[in-house]
Amino acid sequence: MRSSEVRLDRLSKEYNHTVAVDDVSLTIEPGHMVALLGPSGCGKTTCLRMIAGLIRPTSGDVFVNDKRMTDVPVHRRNVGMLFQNYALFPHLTVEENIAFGLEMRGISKADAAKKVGEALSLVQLSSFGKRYPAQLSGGQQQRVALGRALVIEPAMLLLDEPLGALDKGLRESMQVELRALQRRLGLTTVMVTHDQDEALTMADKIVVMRDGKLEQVGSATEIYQRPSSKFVAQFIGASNLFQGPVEQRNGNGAVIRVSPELSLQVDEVPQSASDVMVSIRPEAIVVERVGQSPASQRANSVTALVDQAIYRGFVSHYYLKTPSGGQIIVFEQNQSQQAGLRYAVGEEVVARWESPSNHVIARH
Ligand SMILES: Nc1ncnc2c1ncn2[C@@H]1O[C@H](COP(=O)(O)OP(=O)(O)OP(=O)(O)O)[C@@H](O)[C@H]1O
Repeated sequence: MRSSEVRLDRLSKEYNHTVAVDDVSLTIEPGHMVALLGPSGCGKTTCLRMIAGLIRPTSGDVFVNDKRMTDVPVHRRNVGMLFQNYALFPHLTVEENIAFGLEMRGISKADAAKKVGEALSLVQLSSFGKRYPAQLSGGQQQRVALGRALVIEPAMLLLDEPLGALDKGLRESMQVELRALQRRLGLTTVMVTHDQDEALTMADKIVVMRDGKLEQVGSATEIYQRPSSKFVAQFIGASNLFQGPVEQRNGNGAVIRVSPELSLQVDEVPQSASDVMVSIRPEAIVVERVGQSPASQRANSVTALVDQAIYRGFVSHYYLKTPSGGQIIVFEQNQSQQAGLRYAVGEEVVARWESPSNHVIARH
């Protein structure tokens, strides 16, 4: 299988007065798995369909290995596609379903049989070739659809919510399986999902979209640890967001005044910034009983009341209320011998964290 570089150059799509995709430029490296992630209606599917050739862009181009594909019809693009609704032919066996795309391409019966055998083995269904779709589980049917997408030896694989119809457990194991297969084949893949966990699990690169535009592009770690906007900080995982004026500068950093009881020490603040937004992930915050906390820590520390406490097995979630009414969310990992929650609703606690956990959000 070949690895292709896919490049979107100022791609836009308008429907009447709706701009579905707005001036999107993106390079997908050969062999990479990229996830287009974003809320409903942000333009993910439209983008994917333009790469496939199912929708013609209003402006801009799609290049594959530097070859302009914009005018090439879908059946000549050599893309493997897998959708949530995998639409197998019910009256054809697994083998016949997989062979279907090959027959359309005029491949001889002997060659087709060999390729179908290889595809069945790739998706671990070698002994299921003679069955009909109705005799398979949902996960097995989805693997047949994957086999059908791979049998044509595509230059790239396009996935639109491919695991959306599967229940949680199966979905998670298929995520790992699909990712392993994609890596093994080195197949350039673009996947649409609105599920952040799926994107974090599977993608080399995550493309967060909003209102038809790219909001942020980066690895899972970059997107999670250094969200570039308030939208990304809130869309990927949970975040505590605070905002306030620069109270005092110290070197490259500054003290940010959030409320009378809470100030933040931020290690790097742009010189021009006067009002700063900061995000702190809930797992970066430590909760302690009043009196246990080091009295010397002034910044990044606040006394608060436990407003809600939720035990979730390996983790507990605490929702704290600060004296001025602000909310702080804390995720605390539970120890194996721990007997339930460590803090009760109504208890007074101290929440504190280290300065490197304060991440400045460039775009509010
Ligand atoms: N054929 C169409 N005619 C008119 N508007 C359309 C058409 N297809 C999509 N749109 C609009 O374009 C925007 C982007 O749609 P798109 O399907 O790409 O979003 P999405 O991010 O994939 O959403 P979802 O997660 O709900 O599938 C939406 O506002 C949608 O209503």
